Amino acid sequence: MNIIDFRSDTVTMPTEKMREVMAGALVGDDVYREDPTVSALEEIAAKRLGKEAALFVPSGTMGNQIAVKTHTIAGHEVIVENKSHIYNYEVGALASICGVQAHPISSDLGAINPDTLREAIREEDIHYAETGLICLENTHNQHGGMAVPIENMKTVYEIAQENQIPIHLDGARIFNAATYLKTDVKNIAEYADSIMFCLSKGLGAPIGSILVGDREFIEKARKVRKMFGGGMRQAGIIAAAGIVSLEEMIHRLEEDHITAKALGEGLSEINGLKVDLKTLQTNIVMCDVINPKIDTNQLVEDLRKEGILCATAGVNRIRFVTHYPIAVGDIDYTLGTILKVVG
Ligand SMILES: Cc1ncc(COP(=O)(O)O)c(CN[C@H](C(=O)O)[C@H](C)O)c1O
Repeated sequence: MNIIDFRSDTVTMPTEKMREVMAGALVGDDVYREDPTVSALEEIAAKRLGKEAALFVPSGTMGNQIAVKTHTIAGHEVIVENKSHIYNYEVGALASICGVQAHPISSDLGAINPDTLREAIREEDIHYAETGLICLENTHNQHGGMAVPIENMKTVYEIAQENQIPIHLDGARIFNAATYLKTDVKNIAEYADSIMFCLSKGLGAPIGSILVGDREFIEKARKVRKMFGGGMRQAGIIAAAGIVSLEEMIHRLEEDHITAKALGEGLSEINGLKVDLKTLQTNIVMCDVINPKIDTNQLVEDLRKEGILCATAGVNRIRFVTHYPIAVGDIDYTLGTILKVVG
């Protein structure tokens, strides 16, 4: 059976090129800063995002939490967007590991309203926690992979600077945002003090993310990573794949956006399903099941039996994520299968 896995772009498998370079990677003990391949990856990543330094981390979650821990002190309040990954999908690490209080605010599809942000920033008062950090997400996963406009990020950054509060960007899919916005990723990264981005999603690496920022921040973050148990030894073996990601996989993200659009348009033609094509910008398709006779969980299970893997994303909603190597031909097969199952 033909299996097409839309559950997430985290399921991407390493390319043959990645496997080749992994096998031959030059390695050393990265805790002693002696792994030449990790150092090369960090240098490429920092340059690519226009920041002074970078840190290779095992996962996006760890990258986000290292950033929070590095920017804040226990008891700080961190402003987060209420549907963000950092607030909803990192197992309460903001509290349990970083010792900070989350202050969730709403957004317009990931874009933060300036007045909402100003209201959320704590003024000086003996009763109040201090706002220690503002966290953004671009593209925004639960808002269907929406790319937050750069104008909005600039406005938010200016408010943060007025209040001497740093911004961390969860840029797990920042290259998808840059692709959609048709801009260099540096033009997004300039409006955040630290950025985490994933090599292991649409960029296809088997493992890893990168945290970038100024040199002083990254040196502190490196120590926090060690405290978290994230210090790695001959990690050049996995970093080598990350270099291939940055050198060869960014340009093809547009293909994932094209296949997502084709899937979304096809799904919106199927009775009982609804896709808001206005919010379909990148590689995530949020499909609402609007026929009350269709049980969403049963539909996901029925599709699994037909080799189409996807996942629920809240009540009566299914998320499909396109990624390498899903191609347009797979979309036609997928739509035909869904039509058959939905009936
Ligand atoms: C915006 C964002 N930031 C961070 C992460 C965490 O990355 P990892 O810890 O999985 O490497 C994810 C992963 N997202 C995964 C997915 O979408 O399937 C799951 C939900 O964790 C993410 O979407």
